[in-house]
Amino acid sequence: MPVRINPSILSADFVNIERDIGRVASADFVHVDVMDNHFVPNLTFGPQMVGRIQDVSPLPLDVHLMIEDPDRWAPGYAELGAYSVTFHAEAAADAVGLARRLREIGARAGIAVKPGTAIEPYLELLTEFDQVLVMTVEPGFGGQSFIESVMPKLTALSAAVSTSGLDVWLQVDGGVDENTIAIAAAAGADTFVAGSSVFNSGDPAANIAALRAAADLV
Ligand SMILES: O=C(CO)[C@H](O)[C@H](O)COP(=O)(O)O
Ligand SMILES: [Fe+2]
Repeated sequence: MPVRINPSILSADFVNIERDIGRVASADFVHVDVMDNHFVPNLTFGPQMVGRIQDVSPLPLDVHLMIEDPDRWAPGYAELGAYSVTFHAEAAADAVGLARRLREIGARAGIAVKPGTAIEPYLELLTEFDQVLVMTVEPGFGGQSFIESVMPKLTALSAAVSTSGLDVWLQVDGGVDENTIAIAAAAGADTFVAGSSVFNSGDPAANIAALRAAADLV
């Protein structure tokens, strides 16, 4: 199984983002959390900042939009060159239409669900998305504990992806560390976002290697 490790720069030093991205160059993608203080009670940055991160990053960007009205704003992130743009199912007016627009622009289209949002409606729509992000914390903040009770959503997604034969990546985000990554991998996740467990202690490159090894064991 391919394992993708996407460090979240929510846990980076915001005045040294370029330096901190350099420290995670052994990862697969840089996960960029855009928060608007409306969809979630926190505020990070918008397209101008993400555009600069795109300019300096040696890794492609995996943009996670925790914003209201993604139908209006998400295409702009695809236009600035993000590799993948993931918007929340709870916020989109026309999730399928938006995903099609993102693909037309050239980005991978992702849909995210909060812990309390059912996955069943999206199992029928897998042809429309390149990745599905199952939140394992309530979106908004780094450093929270992994919610294991959402794992059945990954099991259901994994079965649906296998049946369909599609190459849809299954991502988890929130509370992913050396222990919880194995739980998520066993449930079917292949793409792992990690903020605090990569940046907050020790050496980020060693932390990435440890996460990769723990997911690979599954
Ligand atoms: O989307 C997010 C929060 O809404 C972040 O990507 C996530 O929290 C990563 O941080 P950590 O690994 O510390 O939980
Ligand atoms: Fe995220």
